[in-house]
Amino acid sequence: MATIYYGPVINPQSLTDYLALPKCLILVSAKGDIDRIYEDVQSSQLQEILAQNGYTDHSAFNFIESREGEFLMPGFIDTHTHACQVPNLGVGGEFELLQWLDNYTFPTEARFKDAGYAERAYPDVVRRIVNSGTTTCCYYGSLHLEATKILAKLVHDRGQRAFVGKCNMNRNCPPNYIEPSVKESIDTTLALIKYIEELPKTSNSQPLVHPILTPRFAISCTEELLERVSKIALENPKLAIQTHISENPSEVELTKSLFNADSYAQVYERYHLLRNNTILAHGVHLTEDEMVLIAKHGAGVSHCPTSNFYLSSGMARVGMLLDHGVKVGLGTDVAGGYSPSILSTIQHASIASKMLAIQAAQAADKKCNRSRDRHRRDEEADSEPSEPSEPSDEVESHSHGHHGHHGHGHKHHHHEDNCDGDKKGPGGFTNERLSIAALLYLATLGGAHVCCLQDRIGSFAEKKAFDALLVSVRDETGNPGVWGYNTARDLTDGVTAQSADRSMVEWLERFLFCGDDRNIRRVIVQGKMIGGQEYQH
Ligand SMILES: O=c1[nH]c(=O)c2nc[nH]c2[nH]1
Repeated sequence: MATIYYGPVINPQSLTDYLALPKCLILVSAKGDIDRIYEDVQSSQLQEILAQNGYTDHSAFNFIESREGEFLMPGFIDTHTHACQVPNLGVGGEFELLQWLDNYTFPTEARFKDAGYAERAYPDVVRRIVNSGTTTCCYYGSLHLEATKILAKLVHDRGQRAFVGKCNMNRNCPPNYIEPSVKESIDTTLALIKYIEELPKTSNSQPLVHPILTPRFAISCTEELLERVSKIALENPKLAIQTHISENPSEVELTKSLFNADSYAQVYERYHLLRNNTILAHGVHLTEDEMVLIAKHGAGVSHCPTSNFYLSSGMARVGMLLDHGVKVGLGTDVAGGYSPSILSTIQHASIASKMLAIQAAQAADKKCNRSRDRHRRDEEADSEPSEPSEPSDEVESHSHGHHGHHGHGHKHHHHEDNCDGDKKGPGGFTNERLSIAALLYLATLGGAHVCCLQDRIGSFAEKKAFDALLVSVRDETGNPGVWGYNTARDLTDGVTAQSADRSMVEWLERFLFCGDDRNIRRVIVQGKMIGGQEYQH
């Protein structure tokens, strides 16, 4: 049955713009695609517009009208998470990546050898991720075929849009959690691809769940294994690829030495694993040359700031990636990340961008002061007998610059040019805070681009799938962190005391920064409710 939605809608447009439409009408077909969008419809016009579109018999369609304090927005796209690490949420954060893998992650993933455990654990995993508002998810399973089939089937049956892959890993892993041979790794990979491709299609005969090649990371794959994965990739250009890149300094060094390569990205390029449907998780320590290489191949980066903070990996230079033309989406990276919700990722992406902006401003200040001091000393030296000068730390300043700490934040817009504090890329994102529009974009349309699904999802547009969240920031949701919409409390003389309560822009911000699953009434994929507070299990 078709469904008609009427009320406030948030619609991402670009990194700098989104629409907040208080009276939007969206007509969704029985197949779950968006037929028509009317951006501004007064309630007095409703019947006429519905009739024009053939909706006269009210028993033949659902009509859902949002109330004040509620809005529709596109569903979140999680471009990187590990389903088999959900049991580890919130533990192990005292380690850095390589020790964390050995001490926490590999032992937990090893349990999925037991298909019975996968049967018991994965339903909880999928339920939590769906109820967090993730309508599309890029899942890493463990290295096990059976467990990963169970995951794919559960995701499919639930109706979530997803990519599901099993890890390829045949070295630098513990004896009880390693693939015994290249052949086994490749055979099980091909078997999973076939299994997923044969799952029934959706109502519009397109698949919701896609297979994805998942060479875990370069360190865990021998050259022979990467060659064989590469062969599968070359034979299947539409097959997506996911892996990790440049998350942690020790990981970067080990990768370069194992593969005798100048850079991490070069290793993946060598094996033809950089292409437009490749998702590279983390990218914290990418050099600008690697960013250029990644952009040249059209690959995307999954920004995982919760994990990057939790495992002390660092802060990815998202603004610089964007300025280099790299596609960027967000990833929860459970359980390097300790939350299955993209809302947490949004909050940490915001904080990371502010930290980078602050550091850049401080570096620019320092450099500016030094150049002013030097100038003053030169002037004094001209007028006085010469003194030994202090050693210059220009070199230190440059190496900071290499790590993206050039430039400055907003408060330094008036710096003089000779302080070199204004190094920004063409898009102006380098070293700048991510705006609400940018955060929203990364969590939705940016993620869709990373998944090469931008023609289907990520925003509301005619002919796209209706993948959406019905959000509520009304007080009755029970989330104490949200100062919710409540006319009984805030209405004075016929208007809300805080006009903020009526502003959709602020509803959105409150949700992004203070919301949780209590604020998500419905999670909708391809027009069908698959989760949220109103979902009947
Ligand atoms: O955050 C991460 N989580 C993982 O499971 C992993 N494996 C390789 N590199 C990784 N990074």
